Amino acid sequence: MMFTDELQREAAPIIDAIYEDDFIQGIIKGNIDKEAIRHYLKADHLYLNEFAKIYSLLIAKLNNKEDIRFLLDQIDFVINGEVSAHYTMADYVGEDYEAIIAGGEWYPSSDHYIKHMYYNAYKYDDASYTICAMAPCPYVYQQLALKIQANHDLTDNPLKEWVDFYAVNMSELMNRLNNWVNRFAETTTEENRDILRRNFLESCIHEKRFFDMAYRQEEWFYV
Ligand SMILES: Cc1ncc(CN)c(N)n1
Repeated sequence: MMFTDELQREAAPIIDAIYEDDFIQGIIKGNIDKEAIRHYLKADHLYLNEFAKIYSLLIAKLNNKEDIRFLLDQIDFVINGEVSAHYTMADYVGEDYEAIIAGGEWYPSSDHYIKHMYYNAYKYDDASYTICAMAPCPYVYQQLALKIQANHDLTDNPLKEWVDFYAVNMSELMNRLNNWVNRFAETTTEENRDILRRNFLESCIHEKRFFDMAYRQEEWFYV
């Protein structure tokens, strides 16, 4: 079994728990509180900006032109492609997207997640540490979307396009991320493999907390 197969097996219960949580169940029912979606969009557009910037930090760690081109395409996807999933949610809220995201912040849970990725990008020379912290971003959403599609008919659900967006084939992205990590994992120490494993699983937990954050409309200051 490849190292990343082990990571994905260990992440399965976390993804199952996210699926059962209020945010995803609200998406499935098509009646999630619009304030939760507004909060999610305010946080997520900033998260995705940072995600793209962290990809750019990884470019500096790579030498192969093909790998660099691939990351440039991923930056384009995160900045220009994924916004269409956000537009589906803005339509659900019934407000202009730019008006919704104005005044967004790194709320406590998204702040923690973003800094987890930056920490790895700055601390370690090898890109694998950061990739393990980033890979749950595409992986968890894809797994959730596939599970939703397998269990539910979303015809007439106003958030169907959001689910469909993430259910698309991500095998090229996941294969490339997995290959980078597996190549490094094969030659490094058990101690380093533990850091990689923890990075991946912690980011799966960050994904869970990010949805909860939006559902509860988490803020820094409650007084
Ligand atoms: C927090 C988060 N994680 C993952 C995704 C899906 N790329 C996202 N848009 N936002």
